Amino acid sequence: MSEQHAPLVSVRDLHKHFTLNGGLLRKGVAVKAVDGVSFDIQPGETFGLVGESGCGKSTLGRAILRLFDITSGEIHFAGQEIARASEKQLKPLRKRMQAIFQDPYSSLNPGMTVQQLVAEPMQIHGYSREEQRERTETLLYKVGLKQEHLQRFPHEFSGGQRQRISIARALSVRPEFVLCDEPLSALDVSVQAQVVNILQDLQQELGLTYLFIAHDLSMVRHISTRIGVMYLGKLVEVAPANALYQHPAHPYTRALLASVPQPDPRIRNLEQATLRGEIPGPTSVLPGCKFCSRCPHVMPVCRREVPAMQEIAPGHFAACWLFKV
Ligand SMILES: Nc1ncnc2c1ncn2[C@@H]1O[C@H](COP(=O)(O)OP(=O)(O)OP(=O)(O)O)[C@@H](O)[C@H]1O
Repeated sequence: MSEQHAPLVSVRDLHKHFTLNGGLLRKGVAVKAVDGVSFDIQPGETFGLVGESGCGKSTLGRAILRLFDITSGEIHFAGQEIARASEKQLKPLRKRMQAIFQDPYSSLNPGMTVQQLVAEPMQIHGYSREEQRERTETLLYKVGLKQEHLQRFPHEFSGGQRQRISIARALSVRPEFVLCDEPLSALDVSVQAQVVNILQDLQQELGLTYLFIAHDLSMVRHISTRIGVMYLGKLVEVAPANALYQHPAHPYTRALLASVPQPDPRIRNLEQATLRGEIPGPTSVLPGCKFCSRCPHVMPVCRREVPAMQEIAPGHFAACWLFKV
């Protein structure tokens, strides 16, 4: 799935299963949050990752950052295999991979000032006091906050301002790769565009690479270079952003698009009925395509075998028996 450059992030057959401990009937049962995902992220691009709540987007993003141990598979970052790297081996890479999360209310320590919050990652990674001070001021300016905000605490800011603080904090240690895990979802629509503009401006200026997670396609449309659509732990379609909107291939992608408000009512009605039917639970071990219980095009093979990802047009991949050649 790679294009012209060596990818910055490369994931192969990644699995992250959580073993449930609670309840007699569920004890020892595995939730396959990420169930065999492979894709690349090119330097400088924004890879949008979408799918309904619970499909495994956050788990995939956090697995790439190695915020926990994975079950199996490979993760390469800047050419280095990190899937099995120890915390000591990961330390020099940590500052190159940062994250911005959905809820800046809970991800910012309420007892720290803005200055302390932005400087803390630099302190951990051994920046001098002078560098910390200078860089904190520069970053605050870049995200549209002022010198006078430095000594204030998170509760004194609006949601959008708090997300700006999170961005400054994430960028303080000069990362190359930033996981943006639903950074807009907790914000008012009017503020979302401002945060997107800041992220895009900083990407241009600093050559950043983003993995941008959102639960619906409308949010990632304008920011993404390519988009991956995830369903119950698997990627079902990956395509350049425009191609995904203009020629969605997988019935699940078509259904997701149909649920995005469209100016043209004929487009909205296209596959609206698709997202009926039972969603298999995250611990389901049924064979075949996981979407078959909701798919309007289901065929006998779909219930027996998992379809592999296929290139159906240049750079456009789908995992669906409809496109099997
Ligand atoms: N620590 C955990 N222990 C057990 N199950 C978990 C754990 N973390 C996530 N899961 C399960 O893994 C699946 C994927 O969750 P995940 O949060 O990655 O999905 P998501 O697509 O990011 O959803 P959302 O948009 O709601 O955040 C879900 O079924 C979830 O309940």
